[in-house]
Order: sequence, then structure tokens, then C-alpha cells
Amino acid sequence: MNRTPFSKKTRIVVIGTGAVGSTTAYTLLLRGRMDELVLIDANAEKAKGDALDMNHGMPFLGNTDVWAGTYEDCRDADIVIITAGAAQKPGESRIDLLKRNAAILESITDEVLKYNKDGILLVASNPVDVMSYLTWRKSGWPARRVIGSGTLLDSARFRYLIGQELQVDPRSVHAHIVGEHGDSELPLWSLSNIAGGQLSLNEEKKAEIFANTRDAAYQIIEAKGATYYAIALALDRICTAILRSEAAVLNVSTLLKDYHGISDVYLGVPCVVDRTGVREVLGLQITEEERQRLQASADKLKGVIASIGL
Ligand SMILES: NC(=O)C1=CN([C@@H]2O[C@H](COP(=O)(O)OP(=O)(O)OC[C@H]3O[C@@H](n4cnc5c(N)ncnc54)[C@H](O)[C@@H]3O)[C@@H](O)[C@H]2O)C=CC1
Ligand SMILES: CC(=O)C(=O)O
Repeated sequence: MNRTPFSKKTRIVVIGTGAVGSTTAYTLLLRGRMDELVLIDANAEKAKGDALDMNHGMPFLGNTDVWAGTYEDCRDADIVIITAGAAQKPGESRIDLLKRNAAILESITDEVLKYNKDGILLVASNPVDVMSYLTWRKSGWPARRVIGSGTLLDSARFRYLIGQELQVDPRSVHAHIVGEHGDSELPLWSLSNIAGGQLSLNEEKKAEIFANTRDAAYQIIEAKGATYYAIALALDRICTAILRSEAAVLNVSTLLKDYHGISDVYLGVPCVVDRTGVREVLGLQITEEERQRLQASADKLKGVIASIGL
């Protein structure tokens, strides 16, 4: 971002400076996305250590104020990213984190709301669609300003795997994963293309690519205990779309209102993201089979939402 003496400084607050939060903060810092970066964690020493560590890199970067803060620092935040809470252990699903993280997200939302009324809340804590819905309900904010990272990461994994298979740069692969960021997500093969042309993949290969996309987090957590690099880049992408008001189309999690007949649930779908948050949910022409799978994903999450009394 350009810093001018007359404009308000841009501020991003990251709540939860564990693996995802600290990697996200570092990614935002390296890319010079904001003037001020505030780190908050229940473990205040961890946030303090991260801030010190990042500040010692300033001679190589410059121009960003980084500090370990308190919720009062949310007052001037443009974006508050929530990555706090329990993470999956090997073999656990995202839904297994539900009760632990619902309590954490509720208390964090209460604190943020004391100081911030018009920023954007960007949720990554899992299960992210349910945590985003909970945060939205708790906040009373317009849904456009409470955004979940959704299936942006899954879509990136999907595009990468398709690109690998077809030997094409993943940035040139247009392909979407929608629905839950989790086990009920689905690929929109009917809309996937490279330069408008159909993908030359047989059914067996498609099934393999989708399974590796859906199960990627399990594979990484089994191998090294957590995932954080790609989600950090995905969160950076969303922040950039907001701060630069890009109107970028990103598969974030948002409140659906009669979307292929689905309402009152947060799901990952292609959305136009700009300075106001989710400006628009894009209508898609999907097949009947895809619609039914999207409905099943929504039904699953509605059951989860109901199980925590929302
Ligand atoms: N949306 C997505 O695509 C992804 C989501 N995740 C999710 O992100 C979350 C964080 O994962 P990791 O960073 O790996 O976990 P972690 O255990 O490394 O870090 C969690 C941090 O949250 C802090 N924390 C806990 N309760 C807090 C509270 N009430 N207030 C402030 N801070 C609090 C902890 O002290 C810790 O530093 C998990 O729920 C994980 O499942 C992880 C990867 C991708
Ligand atoms: C952990 C998680 O949600 C992911 O890497 O997709």
C-alpha cells in the first residue's frame, strides 16, 4: 500500500499467532500490505516474541509498524483476522474442533466488537464456515463484512493439482471447489477450464485430483502436524482484494441467500471481494448433480450449526 501523510494508516490485526496466524502476519509483512500490523494471542508472550522477531527484520523491509497488542488496538483496524483456537490433530476432522473453537470465537468477537464497528472480520479458525456464521450472528454486522476463508485454499490446491497433471501454470487453471471447507466440499468440474477449453482429464484422474484436494489437510497434518503456508497466502490474497478494492473473484465463505435454493448458512462460493467485503455472490450455472452435492454440504453444516444452538 502507498503511505501518504494525509490518508489514514491501514491496520491489520491478527488474533491467534500460532502456526497460521504468525505465518499470515509474516506473509502480509513481506508483501507490505499494511502500515500497521498488530498481533494478539491468549499467550501474550508468543505474540510479543513474534512482534520482536518481525521487527528485527525491519532493516531489510521497513515501513511497517508491528507490535503485540490488545483488543483496544482493534479500534482502528481495517481488517481483523481470526486464526485463534484449536487445530486438528492427526486423524481429527475440522468439525471435531467445533465446541472448543465456538467458545473461543464467541469470546474474541465480544472483545473485538467493544472497539471496532466498521472493519472487516476475516475468519480462518476451523470449522471455518461454522465459525464465520457464528461470528456473523454474534457481531450483528452485515454479512458482507464477516468473511470466512472458505474454499479459497481448497480451490488453490485443486488448481495446483490440475496444473501439475496437465503441465500448466496453476494461475492459468480456472477451477473451483465450493461448499464446506471440509469433507463435504465439491469440485465444479462443469465450470473448470484452461483458456475456456475443457480439461483433458478422464474420470479416474478427476476423482484422484479431487480426493487429493479434499484430503490435503489430512496429508499435511499427518506429515508435519499443521498447515500454514498456503492458508497464509490465501488470507493475504483476501486482504489484498479488500485493501486495494480489487473486486477480485475469490471462493470465500459467505452467507447464502437463496443460492440454488440454499439460505442461512455460510459456504465457500465465488464472491466478488472489494473494500466493502463481499460485494456480491456470483450466480453459477452448475449441473443438477453439483447442485445436489452443494445442497448436501449446506445441510451438513446447518446440522452442525443447529448442534451449537444457533
Ligand atoms: N481456514 C483454513 O483453511 C485453515 C484453518 N486452520 C485453522 O486455523 C486455526 C489455527 O491453527 P494453527 O495456527 O495451526 O493452531 P495453533 O495451535 O498453532 O495456534 C492457535 C493459536 O491460537 C491461540 N489462542 C487460543 N485461544 C485463544 C484466544 N481465546 N484468544 C487469542 N488467541 C487464542 C493460541 O494461543 C495459539 O497461539 C485452527 O482452527 C485450524 O484448524 C488451519 C489451516 C487452514
Ligand atoms: C487445516 C485446514 O483447514 C487446511 O489446511 O485445509
